[in-house]
Amino acid sequence: MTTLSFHDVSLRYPARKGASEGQTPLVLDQINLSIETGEFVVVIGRSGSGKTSLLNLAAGFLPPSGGRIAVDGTTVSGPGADRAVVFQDDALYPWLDARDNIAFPLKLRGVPEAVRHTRAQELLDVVGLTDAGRRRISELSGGMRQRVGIARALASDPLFLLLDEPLGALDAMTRTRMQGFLLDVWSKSRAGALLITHSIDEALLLASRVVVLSANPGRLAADIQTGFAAELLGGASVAQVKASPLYKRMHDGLTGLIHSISEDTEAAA
Ligand SMILES: Nc1ncnc2c1ncn2[C@@H]1O[C@H](COP(=O)(O)OP(=O)(O)OP(=O)(O)O)[C@@H](O)[C@H]1O
Repeated sequence: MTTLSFHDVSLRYPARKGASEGQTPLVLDQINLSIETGEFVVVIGRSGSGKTSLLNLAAGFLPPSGGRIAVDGTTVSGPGADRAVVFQDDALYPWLDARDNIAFPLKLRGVPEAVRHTRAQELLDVVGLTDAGRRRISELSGGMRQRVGIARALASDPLFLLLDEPLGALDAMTRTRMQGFLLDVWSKSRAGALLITHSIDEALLLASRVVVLSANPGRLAADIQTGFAAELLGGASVAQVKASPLYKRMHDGLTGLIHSISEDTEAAA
């Protein structure tokens, strides 16, 4: 088991050139959070609470202003193949076909062409795009593109998948289908997942833990174990899970919590 951990992490973005003197606002404050391989942690919080910033810190795209982020005790000092990122806008290379997009991280690592094509085809199979490898990105639907993005992230066998609203741009039906797909792919990968979403349903259906961020500055307001994803992986349907009294209670509880945090923040502003 490997752990991705935040130790007393804080973040301020640097002041823009020409901005007046003084510190920029604190975006994240005293974040202590650990994610283990095999766990699916979903971060939820109102807009501007620092969710994407948190994910960018984990990815090594940003250095923390205070504290430290580590993978099994080794400080994260930049991006690494152990942590793969999937964004909302799939960020694929339009001049490459689906197979070569998926194989791209392997090409960067110098993996021979034949080996990377074999691995890319395996991943196309995993994400249900067996026959789409030679199709250009512009010929794929939104859901198919996100699956290519997820397959590309899996290509380097990461320890952690960092998912920034990967399903946010999809229509409701495709999104529901993709949630099931993501859960399935993740459970087979045994990676740790850190996913950001605005959707309480998505959080409850995918997470083994839901983390709630307050805003201004972003602090951990709650860290809640959930078991609905395990029920789905065990064969329950989304409708069955959502109909349970516990699901409704947790949904109401999270809605109330996020609402009350927003009111507190507005009152303090
Ligand atoms: N590159 C940046 N430079 C300066 N400030 C930034 C930068 N990126 C984000 N911020 C600020 O940091 C705060 C947190 O932003 P962030 O995007 O992390 O929040 P979020 O919870 O992901 O928001 P949303 O749900 O709307 O995507 C916001 O006040 C935002 O304006």
